[in-house]
Amino acid sequence: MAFTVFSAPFIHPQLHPIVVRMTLFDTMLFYVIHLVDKFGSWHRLPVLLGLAYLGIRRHLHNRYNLLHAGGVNGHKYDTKEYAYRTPAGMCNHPTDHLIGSQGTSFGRNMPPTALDYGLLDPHPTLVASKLLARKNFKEVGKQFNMIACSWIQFMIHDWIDHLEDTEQVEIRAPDGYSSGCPLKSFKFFKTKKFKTGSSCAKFGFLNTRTPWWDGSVIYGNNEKGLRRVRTFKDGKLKISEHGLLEHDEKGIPISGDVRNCWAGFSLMQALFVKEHNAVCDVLKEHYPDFDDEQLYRHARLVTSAVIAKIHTIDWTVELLKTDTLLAGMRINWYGFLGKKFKDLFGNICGPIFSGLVGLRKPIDHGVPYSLTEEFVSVYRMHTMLPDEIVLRDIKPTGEEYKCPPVVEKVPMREMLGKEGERRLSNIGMEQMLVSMGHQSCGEVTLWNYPTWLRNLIAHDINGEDRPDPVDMAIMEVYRDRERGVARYNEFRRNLLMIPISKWEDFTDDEEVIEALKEVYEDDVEKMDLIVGLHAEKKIRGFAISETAFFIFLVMASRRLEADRFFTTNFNSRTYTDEGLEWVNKTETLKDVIDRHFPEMTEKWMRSSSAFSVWDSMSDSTNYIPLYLRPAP
Ligand code: HEM
Repeated sequence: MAFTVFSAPFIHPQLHPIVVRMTLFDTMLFYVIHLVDKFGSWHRLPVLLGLAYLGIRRHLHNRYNLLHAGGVNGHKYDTKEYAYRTPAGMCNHPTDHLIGSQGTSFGRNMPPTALDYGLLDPHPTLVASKLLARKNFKEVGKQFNMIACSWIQFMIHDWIDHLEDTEQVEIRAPDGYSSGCPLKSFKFFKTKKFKTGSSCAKFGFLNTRTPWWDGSVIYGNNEKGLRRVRTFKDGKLKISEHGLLEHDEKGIPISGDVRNCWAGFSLMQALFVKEHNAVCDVLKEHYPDFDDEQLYRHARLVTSAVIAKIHTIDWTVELLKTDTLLAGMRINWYGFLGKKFKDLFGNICGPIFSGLVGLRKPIDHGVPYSLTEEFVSVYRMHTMLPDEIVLRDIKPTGEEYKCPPVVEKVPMREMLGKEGERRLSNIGMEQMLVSMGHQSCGEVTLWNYPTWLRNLIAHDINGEDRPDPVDMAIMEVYRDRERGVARYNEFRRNLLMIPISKWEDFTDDEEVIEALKEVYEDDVEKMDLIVGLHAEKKIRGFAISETAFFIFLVMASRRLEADRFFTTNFNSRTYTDEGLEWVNKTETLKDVIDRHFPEMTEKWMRSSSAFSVWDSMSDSTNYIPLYLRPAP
């Protein structure tokens, strides 16, 4: 039953018509979160109430913010025959073999923009130079380090990449603005567009990667990619004798995704190749009858689950460092009743009490699984990248921890592509890990877009340098517009958030307001999404905006609950007893590092998580049980 809320007195007048389509029950739930939003207070609530708010929000987003953008017409298949992750992501959805496979369409969290601003309104050059370009590098502080920054690129390359068109666009800086731009003009390929035949979105775009959390960043996206990385012996993947990625005759790394790689990203790939190979060793020891293929398939399941788990209960917890999110992320994996209960009884109480992992059936909320355009846009976080990598001396200095001294600062440019690979092989994995562990990454904020990314030789899909440079800051503004992603205020309305009506609603920073007015005048609707996400005042403990977080809230859960290998098939029959045990006993990235470098964290890491700066003190013990913690 639809319920009209036009006359509801305390609803913000500009809220999106999504609310008009809601059932009576959902409308009541919406009133609850809207009221809390009016006081700007969900993150100030005690943990249990904060969780209730997020639970309601996620429920509403699952119902009203998942849109299928067309395509996918696979057939039924026997799931028992496919108890493993296939090369191109096929045969994961229980009844349609194509859903989530390579080359399927991005979905949407909301309809394409209904506003008709032009692609060049205001000129992306102006947006980039007045609002994004880095003035002085701003660090995020001790919360997040360069391993965390490399990690998220490692994940992005597991999940998403848009198929390009063969036609190019040229962007030219208009007269008067060129002084703020390293490139006066540059060309790049359009995103390939197709007609969807869907009423939700008339056009759509294709994902060249498999959107499942399947480790494709190390295994590749199809049969050809997989053959490139496998040794075909004991299930293992190729890795050099120094523990770094191998390279082909052109110097391009041999890995699942080699596009726009740099030393930090390549290091994450190598670490998880080592992890995969270590899983193969254990499986071979326990199951001597397994052949190469069986070892490979089981080790891939285990390694992908380890990656997903670290992202859920380690990386995200550091990104959104509050008690409520610590509880929320652990509930996603283990459920409200916690790890001990789940270890003893399994997932017997459903998603809330026993977690999303191990559910009896995958849940897609009636919308075929894909990642979405809006998900891509909120992950535009290139501001995390610094100008240089600070290398540290890791020669032992004694028993007591001492912050390792700086030996060299290497410009990021020299850490990219083939040159970066050469650099990394001289540095070695251990020094690079410890160095990145000790370096903060950049803050996701205005005026922090790396200058070196504004004159970048990007890679093609094979990891080869493109002939001409691009300005990434300008391109990112253009990309969101080209793909019809809503601008910031419309985006908030569609996400059931309170939109802004004047610049002062948004920030009290005079300098920001002045720059926004210079670019968008008084039209708050025109503000680009990337600008709003970077300018928004952050919740204490959050390294990203609240608006971006609400997309994560729905999509992070979806990546787990829609996947057969995290639900129906997350069991010892599919993973083996040893495999499942491996996933269950790995909780953090520190556990993985300890496995491969037994002395490293003992010697060099004081922080609680491998994703926060290693010389920071570990989190202090809080004796109040997590769920009973009061308002912060
Ligand atoms: C040295 C490091 C990096 C380089 C050289 C790099 C370069 C690039 C390039 C060239 C693109 C394609 C742009 C386009 O054609 O639209 C891209 C896309 C993207 N990058 Fe990065 N990137 C790096 C690190 C990161 C990091 C740390 C993040 C953090 C979240 C990130 C997130 C993204 C996202 C979300 C996209 C959009 C993908 C899509 O359109 O499908 N990148 N990057």
